[in-house]
Amino acid sequence: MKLVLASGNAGKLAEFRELFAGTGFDFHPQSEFAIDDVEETGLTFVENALIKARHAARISGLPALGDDSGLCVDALDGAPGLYSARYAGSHGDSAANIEKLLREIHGVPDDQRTARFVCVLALLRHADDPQPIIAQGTWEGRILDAPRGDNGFGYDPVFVVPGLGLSAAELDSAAKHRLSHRGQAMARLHELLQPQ
Ligand SMILES: O=P(O)(O)OP(=O)(O)OP(=O)(O)OC[C@H]1O[C@@H](n2cnc3c(O)ncnc32)[C@H](O)[C@@H]1O
Ligand SMILES: [Mg+2]
Repeated sequence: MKLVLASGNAGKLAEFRELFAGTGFDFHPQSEFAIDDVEETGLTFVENALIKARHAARISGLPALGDDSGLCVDALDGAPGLYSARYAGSHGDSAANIEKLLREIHGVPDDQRTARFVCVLALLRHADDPQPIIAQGTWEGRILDAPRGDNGFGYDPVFVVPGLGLSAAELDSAAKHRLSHRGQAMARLHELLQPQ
């Protein structure tokens, strides 16, 4: 199946390149079709994943996969959550997002720094597909008080994986895929795509 990946995030695209390897999907980033970022007007990860996939499917005429994801921090009532990419104002995987998160959570004791990454994938066979396939994954962890590690992207350097004692940015990509919200959502998507 030829598929457009409806994302402009280089970190996500690098992960999907590995996650799709050997699956038989012929996957193409939206930039190959000159598809621009669409406004994320939804109030849930599901809505935004669908908005992205629909936009890419409409322009390309191909099936499209949208990924809407984010980091939900309990001590901040779930923030940055849906607004993870725009937390510090402008859009993107900026150091400013991490700085704002560390400022907001400053002084919160270790046992109250629980958080989870959320990933929702939405696959549309065409832009007007009324039966999207939706797969979700979550990854539980805690927020560090300073960034650690150089791998991954986004909030990975401040997300520590309990049990391992490593930040998500200290994991190699294979280890991240085994544990991560995106790795789990992809595994679920594969299950849902198996013939019943
Ligand atoms: O919408 P697209 O084009 O896919 O790209 P985006 O970066 O805007 O993506 P989102 O709207 O889904 O926002 C996701 C935010 O959550 C962060 N995020 C998502 N998955 C992550 C991961 O695996 N590790 C670290 N941060 C992640 C990411 O850095 C963004 O700030
Ligand atoms: Mg986005």
